[in-house]
Amino acid sequence: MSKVSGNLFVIAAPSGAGKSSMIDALLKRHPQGSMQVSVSTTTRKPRPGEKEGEHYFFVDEKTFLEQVDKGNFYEYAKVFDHYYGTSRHVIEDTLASGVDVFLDIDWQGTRQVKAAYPGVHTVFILPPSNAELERRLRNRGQDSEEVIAKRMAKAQHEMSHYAEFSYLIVNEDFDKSVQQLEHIVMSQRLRRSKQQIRHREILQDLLAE
Ligand SMILES: Nc1nc2c(ncn2[C@@H]2O[C@H](COP(=O)(O)OP(=O)(O)O)[C@@H](O)[C@H]2O)c(=O)[nH]1
Ligand SMILES: Nc1ncnc2c1ncn2[C@@H]1O[C@H](COP(=O)(O)OP(=O)(O)O)[C@@H](O)[C@H]1O
Repeated sequence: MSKVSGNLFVIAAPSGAGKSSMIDALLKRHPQGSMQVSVSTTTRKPRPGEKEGEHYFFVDEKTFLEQVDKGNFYEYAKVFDHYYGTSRHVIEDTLASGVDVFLDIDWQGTRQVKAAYPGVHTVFILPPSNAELERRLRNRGQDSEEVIAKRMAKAQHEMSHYAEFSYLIVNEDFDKSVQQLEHIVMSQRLRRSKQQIRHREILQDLLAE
């Protein structure tokens, strides 16, 4: 009987709502490697402190579009004037090895993943208010005022897609939000392994007859 495959989760949010911090905190609580974030490929320039292969694979537009033509992306989209894409083989190999995979992608990519993989679990993270979202973007200290204004405008559009997601988390109290995310991930894992055990029992009976 084949190994239980991992679950696929999309974790989306308007920029600055806290999804990267929440995913990092969740991974720290599960250091044994049972869950992993997919590292996307992007044409945007690295921010200070961002590392190749850890935060993103940074490529130029020509290289990105060549990879699109080769069918290397599970999904891809243009967000804030730059391309972003999820590597197909990373997703497929990681799930097959039994590890849960988190995709930190936008609503456009989420639509593509839902079409390709109907079993995906989709989570949308909301800030408690627009004022708090702006405060977090500013406190992060990584973007210019012009970029912050652009992200705030884009956030309205991103949030208008909330109903396309199966779970919503309002990230007000950080620890509580991480707990909610953990609950979603762990309950899906339990559900999948119970389902697999049941399938095994049925198959054993069927094949023994
Ligand atoms: N569709 C898609 N969106 C992505 C991917 N990687 C990142 N994004 C989204 O692109 C947007 C901008 O990401 P980024 O430039 O890192 O800014 P941040 O959200 O402020 O950290 C976010 O909404 C991400 O979720 C990807 O592989 N595919
Ligand atoms: N619940 C929270 N309360 C206060 N600040 C938060 C909370 N969650 C995240 N932050 C802060 O908000 C900023 C944006 O978070 P980040 O994880 O980078 O967002 P995203 O990945 O969604 O763009 C960071 O400085 C982070 O420490």
